[in-house]
Amino acid sequence: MSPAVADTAAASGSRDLHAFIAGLPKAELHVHHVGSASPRIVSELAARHPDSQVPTDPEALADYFSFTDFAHFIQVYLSVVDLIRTPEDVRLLTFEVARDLARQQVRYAELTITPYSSTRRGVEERAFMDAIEDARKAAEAEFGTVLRWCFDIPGEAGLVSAEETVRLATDDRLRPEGLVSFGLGGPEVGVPRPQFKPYFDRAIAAGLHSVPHAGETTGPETIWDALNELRAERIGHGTSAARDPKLLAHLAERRIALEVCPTSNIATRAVRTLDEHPIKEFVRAGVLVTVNSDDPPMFGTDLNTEYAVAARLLDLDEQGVAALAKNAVEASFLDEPGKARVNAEIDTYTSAWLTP
Ligand SMILES: Nc1ncnc2c1ncn2[C@@H]1O[C@H](CCC(=O)c2cccc(C(=O)O)c2)[C@@H](O)[C@H]1O
Ligand SMILES: [Zn+2]
Repeated sequence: MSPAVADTAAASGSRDLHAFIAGLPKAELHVHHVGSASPRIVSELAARHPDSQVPTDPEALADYFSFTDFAHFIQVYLSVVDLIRTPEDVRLLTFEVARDLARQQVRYAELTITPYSSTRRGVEERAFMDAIEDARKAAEAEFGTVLRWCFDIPGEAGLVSAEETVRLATDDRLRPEGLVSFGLGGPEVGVPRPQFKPYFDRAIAAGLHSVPHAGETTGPETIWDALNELRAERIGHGTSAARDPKLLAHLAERRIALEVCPTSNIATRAVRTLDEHPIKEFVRAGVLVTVNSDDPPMFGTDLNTEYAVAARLLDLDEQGVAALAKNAVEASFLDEPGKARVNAEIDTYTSAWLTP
């Protein structure tokens, strides 16, 4: 733990949970590459590409990032994807996302990247991989934050995108060193999960972990499909699991983590209000709950805010919040020494904070 953080923890007389969360070492498992582009980065990229409809002014951008429904969110998301046109854009975005994570004391993050969306827009695939790997290594050297990649299929783009994504994820000449998992994003309505089984089988055979989105905008049957057909080890969102007690019991018994993103669910209208969010049901059922930000700047949030939201909804004190952080470490694909390291940082920070 850096001296500055130790000072904050030890010196602070404040019992303010927000201050505790701000300094707490964390791991993040469900956060998107392009979706994490800060207003500063997006406006800088928009200025480079005047033909884009994305506002260059951060104020206007905040309005631009308000969504009427999930389909509208995807439309806005893709307009930002269109700004990422060169390997330098990719590198800049990736390094700046790592800086923002490090600022929140994120020690480890699994960043979801959709390579198909960039390569089909003309970013050369080898240069794309070099750009993200270069940024990953620079970020680890400069911030100490360990990044790993999840490559996900943009499901609505169909089996062509699935084939391209699994090729990029399993071709030894292309596959980046930091790649640990394989996912499935985009709209769920009209995009049944079973069709992607052959692609997940190939990814799993290549040693990647399966982490599809499911149950974000559709019912529990999508989550069952993700488990049974795609062999999911974690579920992105899993919001509708609360409607199926058998599914909750299954997730709890198999210790299959849910990557819960509270504010995302409100912003995309998947859940009406935070007080109606099913995170409490998940905890009550004994499910392994992790807290994540999904696309933080687009949803006007960040990881620390999501921890504060979870603490309020679950009525947690510092120990409870620290336990949430350790859930993410447990559910991560970090190696055992890495997990032990982050858990030790969480314990040291928490006991320093609680020692009068
Ligand atoms: N909360 C979320 N829930 C689900 N996904 C989320 C969430 N946040 C971010 N994403 C990302 O949104 C993208 C969606 C991309 C997409 O739908 C699409 C459709 C048609 C063509 C193309 C293309 O590129 O040609 C792309 C995915 O990459 C996914 O990783
Ligand atoms: Zn997501």
